[in-house]
Order: sequence, then structure tokens, then C-alpha cells
Amino acid sequence: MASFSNATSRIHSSLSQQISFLDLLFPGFTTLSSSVWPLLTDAPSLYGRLLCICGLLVLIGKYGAKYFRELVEAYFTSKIEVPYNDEAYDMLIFWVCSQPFARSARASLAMVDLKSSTRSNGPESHANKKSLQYSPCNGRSYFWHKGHLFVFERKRNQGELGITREEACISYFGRNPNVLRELLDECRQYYLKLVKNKTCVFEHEGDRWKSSKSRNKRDMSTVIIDRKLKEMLLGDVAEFLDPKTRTWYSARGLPYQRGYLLYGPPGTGKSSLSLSIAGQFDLDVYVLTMSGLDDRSLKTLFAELPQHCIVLLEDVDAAGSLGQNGSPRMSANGKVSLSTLLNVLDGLASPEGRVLIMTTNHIERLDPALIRPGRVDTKVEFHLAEEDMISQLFLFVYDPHSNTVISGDDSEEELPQLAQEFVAKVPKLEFSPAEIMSLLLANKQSPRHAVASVDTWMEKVREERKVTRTNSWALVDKDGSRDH
Ligand SMILES: Nc1ncnc2c1ncn2[C@@H]1O[C@H](COP(=O)(O)OP(=O)(O)OP(=O)(O)O)[C@@H](O)[C@H]1O
Repeated sequence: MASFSNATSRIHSSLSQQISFLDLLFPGFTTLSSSVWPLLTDAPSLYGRLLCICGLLVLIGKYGAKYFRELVEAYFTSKIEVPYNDEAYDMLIFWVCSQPFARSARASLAMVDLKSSTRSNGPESHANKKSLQYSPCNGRSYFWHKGHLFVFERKRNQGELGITREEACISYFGRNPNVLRELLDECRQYYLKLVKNKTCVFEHEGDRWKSSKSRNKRDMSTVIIDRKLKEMLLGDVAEFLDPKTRTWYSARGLPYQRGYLLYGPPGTGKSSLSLSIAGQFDLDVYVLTMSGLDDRSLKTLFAELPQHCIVLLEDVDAAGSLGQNGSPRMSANGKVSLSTLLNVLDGLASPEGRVLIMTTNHIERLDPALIRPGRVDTKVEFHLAEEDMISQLFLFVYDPHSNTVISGDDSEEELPQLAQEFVAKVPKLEFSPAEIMSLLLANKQSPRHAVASVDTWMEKVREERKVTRTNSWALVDKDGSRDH
């Protein structure tokens, strides 16, 4: 027992000479050792001392390992953090999901596979419909890639106002940040392949943009509107996006922005045209729904828009208007004031090269300030279907060159004749293209049957309108009162 005491005191005295040095590496070492040492030396029995040593080792193991990990992370690893609301997050996650290590993770997050919609048609593809993909969550996953050991980590942080925000982090054992950037570039390439021929649509979650499901690009030919109008619009957007136009604007100190107002009854193709324009010019679409916004989030969202994108402001009549004395009046739901909307449209926060498309069913409700030239450069009116449009819709659905399966009794040669009969039966400017499309799609294998069903269908639609008339877009004012 005495020899144990002598030995420990010798160790203590030799250690104390090195303590100041150890303090440099392990801050707090002196304090810890001076409080632990008496326990080791003054404990009444050998067992007591051994117990103290064991406890100490456990403590060192626990906190030492954490400290050692932090030390390694700080000096020997590189890392990149990727916030949830950035598109880079999707790039990383979709790539991670495709990696073998993701499939073997014990704690995973399940998501519907973005690629599943691109699979071939047929009975097999139905079995694969909405197939799931898994990515590791809650914790670290280690994986080798191109000769480096990487760590993928997904964390949930408590953000402002108690909102939980997720972020992903990728790190590797090495000090060259280019290795991580190359990996992220690989993720980016992988993601770009996935969204090729798709239009990326972003929606807002509070005051953050988040990519929602990407959609197949909608071909311009699938939106039936007046041909000249379509050409004019496409030409206008093409000219605006031309790099020479950008130089032209900046040489004159003009804000490089363009605004369109698409207005008309529901189901006439306003949103469809906006998506087609996005597809045609390979632009991402940022959808703002006025009813889900307040002033603060509108400003933040505008400030975070990228250059060259389409901002789709749907149902813009839901924003407020200016009162008689010019003071800002709040929107019907008391959220976005018109003055804020005007400021963000003109303001410095608005990005260069943005194409703003506003849609409304009620142009008469819009404040003139909102649609004055400069904010809105072109206004396009959408109508209920007239003769030419009804015929185009019919021929579009039964187009023999676009994989239409026409049933045995109908022949392609009869199509022009059937189109004429169809046009003769459907009254002009009474039904929206969306309504007519629903009839045609319900009879997509038989144009003859579509023509035969027109009368019953019209009766049904008119009946339905009577039922929903109290809520009709045309009858109800913004404040809830009815037109007379
Ligand atoms: N002009 C059109 N050409 C082809 N399809 C159309 C047209 N108009 C409407 N449709 C079809 O009807 C559906 C609804 O159209 P869309 O959402 O574009 O109408 P909208 O005018 O934006 O309606 P809302 O004012 O209610 O938002 C879409 O599936 C679309 O394919």
C-alpha cells in the first residue's frame, strides 16, 4: 500500500512539471487533475482507489473521445453544409439516395423517387409507380468515394420561432476543400440529368423557397391560344432574354425586368401558358400564392430569387389595394399590402432578368398602380373557347400523330368532319378550354363518342354551374358581396 502511495506521488510530481504544457493541448487539465488527485491518493483502500481510477477512465473515454473528434474535425477534415431550402440540398440528397451506403443505413428517411415518373409505360411501370427511395437520416454515414472517406450527416436545428430546419453536411478526412466541391459538382451533374426536360417549380414554405416536384416540360403546342398572340409572346420573351437586351438595359440604367399580366376566366390556360414559356426557355418557375403570404415573407422571398427565372404571381387580385388617400390597404386576408407588393416589384431586391407573370380572374379588381406600364409590359386576355379554339382542342386531343388510340369504329379520315360537328354543337364563349378538355379526355379513344356526348355533357355542366353559382368567380366580389 505504501509503495503504491509513493509511486503515485512520484507520478504526480513528474506530471505537474508537464501540466502547463498539457493545459495548452487540453484546456482545464490542471483544474481537473488537482481535484481528482486527492481522490486517488487519499482514498482509504486499494479498492476505493481502483474505483476512482475506473471512474476517471470512463470520464476520460467519454469526454476525451468527443474532444478528440472535435480536434480531428477542426484540423484534419473539410466540410460543406447545405441548407434544406437551397436547391443544392436536393442535388446532394438525390445523389446520396443513389449510393449503395444509403441503402444500408439503419435510420433512413423515405421519399418518393423523382425518377419514377420517367420510367417506361406498361404494366411493369405501374408496379414501380411512386417507388420509394431512402436516404440516411439522424446521424452520420461514412462512405468511400473515389479514394476518399466521406461523412454524410443530416441534422435538424431549431430555427427562429421554434421552426425546425433541416440541413445536410458532407465532410471528408482531408484538408483540400476541392475534393468536396468536386463531389458536390458530381451531385449537381446527377441532379441536372434527373431534371433534364423538366421544369423546376419552386414554392414558398414560410419565407423560404423550396423546390416542389419538377414537371415534364410542357410543349408550347399543347396550349391552344391565338397563334399570333402566342408568337408575339414567345418573341417578346426571347428578345428580353437575349444577352444583347441585358446590355441594352444596363447601358440605359433601366431595371432588367419584364412583366406580363394574363387575365381571364378560370381554366382558360393562363398557368399552362406560363409553364410552357418556362419550358421553352429552360427557366425555373417560382410560384407565389398571395393568399399564403405576409409583407415580411414577400420581401424575403423576392430578395432570394435567382437571376433569370419566372416569378408566377397567381391570383394577384388577392393582394391589397391602395385606399382613397393612397394609404396601403391590406389584402382581403389582411396579409400582403399593395404598397409592399409594388415595392418588391420595383425595388432593388428584385433580381435582374426576372420575368414576372401575374395571373388573375378579376382584372377589374386590380389596382391600376399594380398593372401600370413598367410593372406590367404586356397584358394578355384569355377567353372562353370560341369556334377556332374548340376545333383546335378537338384535333389536338385526337391528333393521329401523338399516340392517340382511336377505337375501331372511328377512323382518322373522319376527324375533320367530326371536328366540324363538334364545333357546331358547342356554343361559342360559353365553356372554358379546361371544361372542353375534360369532355374530350373522358372520350379520348372515340371522337365519335365525344360528339355524341356533347348535349348530355353541356346539360351536366350547366346544372353543376347552377349548384356552384353562389361561389362563382364571376359573381362574388373580393369582399364577399355579390355582383348584381
Ligand atoms: N388554352 C388551353 N389550351 C390547352 N389546354 C388548356 C387551355 N386552357 C386550359 N387548358 C387545360 O385546362 C386545365 C386548366 O388550365 P390552366 O390551369 O392553365 O387554367 P388557368 O387559366 O390558369 O385557370 P385558373 O385561372 O383557374 O388558374 C389544364 O389542364 C390545361 O391543360
